Amino acid sequence: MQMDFTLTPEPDDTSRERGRLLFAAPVEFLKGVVAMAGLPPADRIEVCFAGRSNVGKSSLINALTNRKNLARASNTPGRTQEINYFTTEGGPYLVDLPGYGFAEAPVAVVQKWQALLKSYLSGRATLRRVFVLIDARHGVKAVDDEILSLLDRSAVTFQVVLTKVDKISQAEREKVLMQVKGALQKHPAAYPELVVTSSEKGDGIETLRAIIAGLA
Ligand SMILES: Nc1nc2c(ncn2[C@@H]2O[C@H](COP(=O)(O)OP(=O)(O)OP(=O)(O)O)[C@@H](O)[C@H]2O)c(=O)[nH]1
Repeated sequence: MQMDFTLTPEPDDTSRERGRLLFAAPVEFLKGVVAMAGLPPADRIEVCFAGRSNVGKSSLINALTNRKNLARASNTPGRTQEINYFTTEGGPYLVDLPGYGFAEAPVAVVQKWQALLKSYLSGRATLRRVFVLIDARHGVKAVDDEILSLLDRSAVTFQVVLTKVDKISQAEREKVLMQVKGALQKHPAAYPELVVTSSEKGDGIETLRAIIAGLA
């Protein structure tokens, strides 16, 4: 059966305000986790952010949280292998997963990351949604597809967030959306609405805030 993927509609005033309020309060770094035993108590829901190295994940988290340098943009892609937890006031944990798919990362590092990711995704009952970031210039790559399959197997809903949309034309945007929608057809855990963002220009940031506030 064909799934009908669409863009997330603009939030209504109430949802927008909820999103604004959630992120008006300071978001703080809680801890970096390298093993399941280090996860904070599962006392609230959480959402996490995943994506290939350099997809613009740190920039997106910084834009969402109105902070310049909350999520440290790592200079050595693939090096930071921690799951970083951030707290919102009265809302979910924001969880920043290490970037994947960096070709030059040592095999041992990749394997360790995959093992931790698997345990995290299948073992965290409070994980409500995974935002999978996809670079609007590149669309869904094989390495993204592997992660999406892992999410399918873990039965965790994921929502695709296109990043850096300011870098492409309207025509390219239509093209990449087609590619992404096609790639998502075989992923039952995909949420049917996509979000198109630019951390640089602010596109989609309020929408994403409203989505996160709506899950809380
Ligand atoms: N034009 C444009 N550039 C962006 C945008 N978001 C991120 N970038 C740039 O893309 C590069 C990577 O962004 P980061 O936010 O560091 O990416 P990351 O996914 O956190 O990277 P890793 O730490 O390697 O996992 C940086 O040079 C950013 O300035 C965007 O919305 N528009």
